[in-house]
Amino acid sequence: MILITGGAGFIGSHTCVALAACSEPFLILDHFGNSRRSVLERMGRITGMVPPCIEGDIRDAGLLRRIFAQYPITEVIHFAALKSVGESVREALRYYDNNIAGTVTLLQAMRAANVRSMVFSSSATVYGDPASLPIREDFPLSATNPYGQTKLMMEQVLADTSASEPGQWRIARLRYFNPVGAHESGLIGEDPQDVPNNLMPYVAQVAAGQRPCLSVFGNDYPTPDGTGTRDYIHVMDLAAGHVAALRYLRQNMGLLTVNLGTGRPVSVLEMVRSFEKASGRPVPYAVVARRPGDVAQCWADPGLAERLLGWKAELDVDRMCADAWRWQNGMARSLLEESALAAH
Ligand SMILES: NC(=O)c1ccc[n+]([C@@H]2O[C@H](COP(=O)([O-])OP(=O)(O)OC[C@H]3O[C@@H](n4cnc5c(N)ncnc54)[C@H](O)[C@@H]3O)[C@@H](O)[C@H]2O)c1
Ligand SMILES: O=c1ccn([C@@H]2O[C@H](COP(=O)(O)OP(=O)(O)O[C@H]3O[C@H](CO)[C@H](O)[C@H](O)[C@H]3O)[C@@H](O)[C@H]2O)c(=O)[nH]1
Repeated sequence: MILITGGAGFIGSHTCVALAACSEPFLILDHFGNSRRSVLERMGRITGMVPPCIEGDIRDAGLLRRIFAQYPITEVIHFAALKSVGESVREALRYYDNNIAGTVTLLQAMRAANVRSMVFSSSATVYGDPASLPIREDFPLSATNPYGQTKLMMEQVLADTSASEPGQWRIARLRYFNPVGAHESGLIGEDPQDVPNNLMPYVAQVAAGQRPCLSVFGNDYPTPDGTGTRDYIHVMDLAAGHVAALRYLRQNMGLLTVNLGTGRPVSVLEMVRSFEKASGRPVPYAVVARRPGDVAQCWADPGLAERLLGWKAELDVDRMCADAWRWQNGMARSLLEESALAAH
């Protein structure tokens, strides 16, 4: 059985659906700090069974001990983390505590239970401002904010843990590029609890009429249309990458580090046009100043993942927008209305 920390979140919920589709048993551990309990029932509508879930915190060593004692856990996929760059600058200690202390507590509990296999959510943010493109796994690493720093530090914790007991650990550090989109059912998707920081959920809310206008952060970058480019990857492709990593670890001992991206850069304006096409709605935008800390361009060389895992992203940006729109215009809208009603 696979323990999925943060399995109720955006990437975790889609990965659980992918695992259920290949009959892999799993157990979710999530404290719902950045997700809704109702996601479990919606996942159940897709898979035919509400997934088993324990509500709790990865920093709770006693709870982890009980979980490892009670369930036949053999592997862990570790999504649980705080992920907002801006918030991490204002609340640095909260980020270090949740992400670093949480991961160390989890690894200690795994070791005590003799479970030494983990798939870990890292991020392209560990490459900082890349000197050249596309980005390969052996490029220099750096961080420009506490969130990125926690990802770098957790990657180090995992490397040192692996090295401390040679031949015993199986660890995959998956560096995601920009996960977007939603499950094709429209029942689960990215569900920001606040004003979205990221491009795709913001564009989706503008298309849905929930926000008047997108601010495009700069059009004077050295890119074909002047706006920033990113490697957007469909969340179901990303989910499939986790299944592939899990299978790789079952056959291979040691530490694996791979990019999960498409290898194709997409600009802000290309994303806007694709979303307009998918939704049939206009996405009004205004160009404003660059966002501090943004890099001009970021995209992956996904070749290593293809060679080692036999995995490759399949879904294009039009499909990412179509699926995100189905989610936004249906379930996400009604969840938002429910929250607004509950707040009154
Ligand atoms: N979404 C992205 O753009 C992106 C990009 C690169 C890497 N990542 C990483 O992928 C992982 C998943 O991201 P996501 O987008 O699904 O985020 P998310 O916030 O939707 O999901 C994270 C889940 O973990 C839970 N959680 C957080 N701290 C916890 C704790 N201490 N104990 C128990 N549960 C806890 C939250 O309630 C949430 O359900 C994170 O580690 C994130 O840093 C995300
Ligand atoms: O309202 C917005 C939001 C974003 N953008 C632009 O859209 C592009 C993508 O921005 P996102 O915020 O969606 O994604 P980032 O690549 O900037 O950041 C994300 O991916 C990084 C990895 O590369 C880190 O993981 C980070 O935590 C995560 O938020 C950038 O050019 C950004 O300037 C806008 O123009 N307007």
